[in-house]
Amino acid sequence: MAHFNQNFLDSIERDLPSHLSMEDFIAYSNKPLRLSIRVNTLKISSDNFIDLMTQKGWHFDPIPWCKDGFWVTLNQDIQLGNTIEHLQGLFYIQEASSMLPPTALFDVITNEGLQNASCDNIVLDMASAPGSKTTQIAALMHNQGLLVANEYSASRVKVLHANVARMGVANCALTHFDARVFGEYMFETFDSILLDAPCSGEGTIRKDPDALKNWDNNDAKGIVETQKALIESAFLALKVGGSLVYSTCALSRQENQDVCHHLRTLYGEAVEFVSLTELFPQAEKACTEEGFLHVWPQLYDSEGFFVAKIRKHVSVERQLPEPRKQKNFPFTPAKTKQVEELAQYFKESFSINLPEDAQVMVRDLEFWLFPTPVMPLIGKMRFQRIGIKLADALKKGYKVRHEAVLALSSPTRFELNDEQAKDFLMGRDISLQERVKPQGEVIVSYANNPLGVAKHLGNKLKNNLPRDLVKDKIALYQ
Ligand SMILES: C[S@@+](CC[C@H](N)C(=O)[O-])C[C@H]1O[C@@H](n2cnc3c(N)ncnc32)[C@H](O)[C@@H]1O
Repeated sequence: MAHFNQNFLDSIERDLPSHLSMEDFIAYSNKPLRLSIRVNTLKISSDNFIDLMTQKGWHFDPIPWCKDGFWVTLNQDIQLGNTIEHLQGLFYIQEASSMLPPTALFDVITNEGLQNASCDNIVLDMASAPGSKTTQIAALMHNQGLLVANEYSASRVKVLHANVARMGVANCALTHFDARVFGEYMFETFDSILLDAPCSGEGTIRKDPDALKNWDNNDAKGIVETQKALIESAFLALKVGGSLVYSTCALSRQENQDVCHHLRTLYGEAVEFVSLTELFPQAEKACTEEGFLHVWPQLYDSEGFFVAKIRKHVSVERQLPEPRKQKNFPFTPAKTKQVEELAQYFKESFSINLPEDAQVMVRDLEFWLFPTPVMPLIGKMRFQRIGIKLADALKKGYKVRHEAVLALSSPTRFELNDEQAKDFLMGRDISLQERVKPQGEVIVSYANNPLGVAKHLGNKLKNNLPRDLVKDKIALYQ
């Protein structure tokens, strides 16, 4: 049972539109959330995923605003986060309304052909961790272009990276800043920006019944100042003609509409509020007079959410001079011969063709694959991690990296059954029934999707899963 206090209820009553009732708001806030997931189309199509999981007792109901999002019901009690398919990155457990902001961001571009435009699209996700929307955006970009994913909290950057790697994202560069700096360091650089702002989180009451126990209107004041500073920074970092989506899981006007109006007050006609009335069937039920989506829990039986889309019409004045370029970047482009040798190794060992539209970079003995559009941004700000690490050079040959195998698709795999896949993810070696000729490094897979790399020794597969990914529990379907 959710814990509300009277201050909170009074504030909701003030902001709730007249066609919605307080009784419904309270009733839905007390209802458990429906389980929802998003299929990771970087690894599997939604149709194939549905086929695969229907056999395991899943039932799918489409989420109207996300073509790869589904409410799911399972016919057994299983910890989804510990299933093999989850660890393989075939899906992300994501609340349905949290799938709205990326859909809103890319809607227009999709209609006009994102596939063509995406090769040099540069997108910023300003507050990214744990990465549900980052990985959704990467899938919408088909792993092309550049996605800069920023997160201020150091511990959350680690979680963000783990999710980006698990989902096979290759077009991402991670940064770790207070996102107020983007307007200065990356002035008018990005085609699209998502600001999924830190907020008081009132919309998440269905996940956490205690979230609002000590709610106080004054708590939001500091957050609102941050939200205003962040939206200003986002607008400065946005190219002319570009789109910005501002979202929160807060319910009050203060943290939502007022923050968007603050931007319009500052920049006037340069700011267009783009109506989201037609984003999906029945979107108008949630639309405010400005065309923002204000999702109350009872509207679509989901968490509460707010989404505003803003387009930038004209250039605005820079507030601070461009900072000096930073030097001492530790990577250099690989030489042609190095690229050829590495490409040959990937081709011969795993039948993987290295993408030609990305840049192979070297740091000491490490080989990385950077998304090409990041190159002009290097030196403008410090990146925590760019693209994917491909391989380490050894005295003789290379050693492939786990994240490369998860991000680059390969037609040749060594298929494991349920128990073997479980053992592999628990860090164990796998004995083979018959002794055969050793095959060296092989990609092991489950349901035809990669799990990682093993060394085929003839009578067993030696486990090469990175230690930090080894699990002590794997959930198998009965
Ligand atoms: C609502 S959460 C983001 C959720 C994320 N977009 C997702 O979909 O998984 C807001 C995030 O903003 C981060 N944050 C807080 N203050 C920030 C700031 N000044 N700059 C950048 N990120 C910030 C928080 O640590 C938190 O991870």
